[in-house]
Amino acid sequence: MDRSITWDDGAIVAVDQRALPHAYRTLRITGTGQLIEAIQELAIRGAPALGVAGALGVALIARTAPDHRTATEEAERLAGARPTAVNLARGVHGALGLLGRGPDAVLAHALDLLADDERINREASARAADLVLRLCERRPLRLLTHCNTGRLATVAWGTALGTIRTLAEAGHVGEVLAGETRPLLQGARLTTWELAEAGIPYRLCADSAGPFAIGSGLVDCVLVGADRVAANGDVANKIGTYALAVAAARQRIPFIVVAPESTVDESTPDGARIVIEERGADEVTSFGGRSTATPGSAVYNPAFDVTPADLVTAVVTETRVLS
Ligand SMILES: CSC[C@H]1O[C@H](OP(=O)(O)O)[C@H](O)[C@@H]1O
Repeated sequence: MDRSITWDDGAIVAVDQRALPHAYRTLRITGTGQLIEAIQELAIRGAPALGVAGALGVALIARTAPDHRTATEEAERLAGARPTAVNLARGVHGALGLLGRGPDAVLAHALDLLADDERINREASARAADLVLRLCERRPLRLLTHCNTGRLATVAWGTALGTIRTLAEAGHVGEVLAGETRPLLQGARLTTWELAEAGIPYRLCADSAGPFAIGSGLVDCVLVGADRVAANGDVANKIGTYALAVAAARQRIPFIVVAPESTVDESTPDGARIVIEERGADEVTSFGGRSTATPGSAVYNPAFDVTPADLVTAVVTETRVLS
C-alpha cells in the first residue's frame, strides 16, 4: 500500500505505524472508537494524515450514526483525540459541516482530501527544495530532520522528508542526520525506514546529538514538519524541535518548516495559545515493555514544543513561503 491511509469498501485502511520498522501491517477500521484508539496510540499519526483520518472518520460516522446529534457527539470525540495538530479537528469539522447533505457527500469530501494530499505535499516539497538550494551553497547537502514527516505522516510523499526526497532525486543530498525522536522513536523507527526505502544516505542520532552536530558544523540545513503554525508564525512540532532551532540560529544555518496550508492556524494568535499534548509516563519510564526508570518516577512528557517565529527561517507550504 503506497498510501499510509485509504478508504476501502466502507472501512478506513491504514498502515499500523506501531509495528514499523520490523513489521508492515495494516489496520481495517470500521468504528469511531477503533479510529480514536489508533490515533491515540500513534498507529495513525502525522498532522496531514490525521486530517484525512478525521474526515474519513466522519464518513464512517455518517454511514452508521442513528441521528445528527449522535453523529456530532462522536465526531467531536474524534476531533479531540489529539489536541495539538490542527489538522485532525479541521478534518473532522470540515466533513461534519457536510453531514446534512448525507453520507455520500461526506465521503466524497473525505476522498477528495485523500486524493489531494500527495499533490499538496509534492508542491510544498518542491517549493521548500528550491529555498534550500537558494539558501545553502554547499553541495552535496548535509541535512538534519526530526521525527517523521514522510509518506507515513501524510497520505503520501511527505513534507520535510518529502523535501529531502525531492532534493535527493535531484542529486543534492550527501547525508541526512535523523534524530531518533524520543520517547516514541518516530525518527529511529519510521524516518530511517523511509530513508532506507528511498535509498537516501543517512545516519541515525540521539536527539541530544542533533544540536551538537549543528554546532559542530556538520549540518547545512534543518528541515522539520509542523503540527500547528500559529498566526504569528510560531510553530508547534515534535518535542525536540525547539532545541534544534536554537542551535540552528546560533550556527546561522537555515531552519525550515515544511507543512501544508491545512496546518496553518490563523485562529490561534501565537504559540502560547497552542494546546500541547501531554502523554503518559510509561512512554518515558519504559520502552518495549521494559522499565527504564526508577519505579514511581514522576514524568514530564510533552509530545510537542513550540518554536518561536524568530527562530524559524521560513514556513513553506504548497502555496507560499512564510518568513
Ligand atoms: C508531517 S507530520 C507533522 C508532525 O506530526 C508528528 O507528530 P506525531 O508523530 O506525534 O504525529 C511530528 O510532530 C511531525 O513533525
